[in-house]
Amino acid sequence: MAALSLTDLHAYYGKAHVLQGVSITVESGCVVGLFGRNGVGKTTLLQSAMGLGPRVIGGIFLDGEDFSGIPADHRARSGLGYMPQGVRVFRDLTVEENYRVAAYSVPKARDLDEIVGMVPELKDLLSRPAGRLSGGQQQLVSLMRSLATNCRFLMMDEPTEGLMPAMVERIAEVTKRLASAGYGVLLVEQSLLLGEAVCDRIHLMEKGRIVHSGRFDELSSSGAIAETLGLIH
Ligand SMILES: Nc1ncnc2c1ncn2[C@@H]1O[C@H](COP(=O)(O)OP(=O)(O)OP(=O)(O)O)[C@@H](O)[C@H]1O
Repeated sequence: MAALSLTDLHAYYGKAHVLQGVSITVESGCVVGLFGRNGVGKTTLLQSAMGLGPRVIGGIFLDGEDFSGIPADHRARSGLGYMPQGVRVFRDLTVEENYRVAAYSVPKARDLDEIVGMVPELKDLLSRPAGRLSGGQQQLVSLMRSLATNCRFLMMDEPTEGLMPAMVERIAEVTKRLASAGYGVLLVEQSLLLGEAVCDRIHLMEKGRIVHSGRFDELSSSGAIAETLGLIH
């Protein structure tokens, strides 16, 4: 069964028609990437699925449960996780305390040991203040906070923004591990490196519409990625 299914989504900020009929399906255990230039509506799509942000028309289903009109906190409790753009950690708290704050926000949190099993990079960081970690390590803490809410589907908005290539590779490994553990992942990215490394399928977006869909290698060799992202001069 499809984990996340977005059907014919339209989103409006006032009169601005920002999403114009977007449909995306992500199965459990799969990573689907969404790429496009700045301002085409990628973040708006994730926020719309989460029930944050603009006025939305269209279908939003998680494992068949209809989320249309359902508040964001209910969506989160029902298993939809969202890692917003930019690192969101409590800088003065330790990594473990960051986990606890997220865990207290839901009735049934995922066990810390289970999360460390999936993201072993966290093990040696637990007692360190989150604010003193590198950008990539903070991104893992941000991921830990999302996993603490016991989601089974994760939407990630540019998790590699500002990271060195070596750290992008670590994020790629972690994302693949999540998919192997059965998570569905919808990934908004600028990093083609990450897209190529982890995505089973990608969608290319222009002005609120999906203009190409397929495997990364197919859309790369056809020139669709370069054309949509403006990489051709
Ligand atoms: N809160 C808001 N109010 C009004 N317009 C908004 C709001 N947020 C975004 N927009 C507009 O909606 C459009 C899509 O923005 P969005 O942030 O979804 O794009 P994006 O593809 O995620 O871009 P980026 O890669 O820069 O994050 C843009 O034209 C943006 O200016």
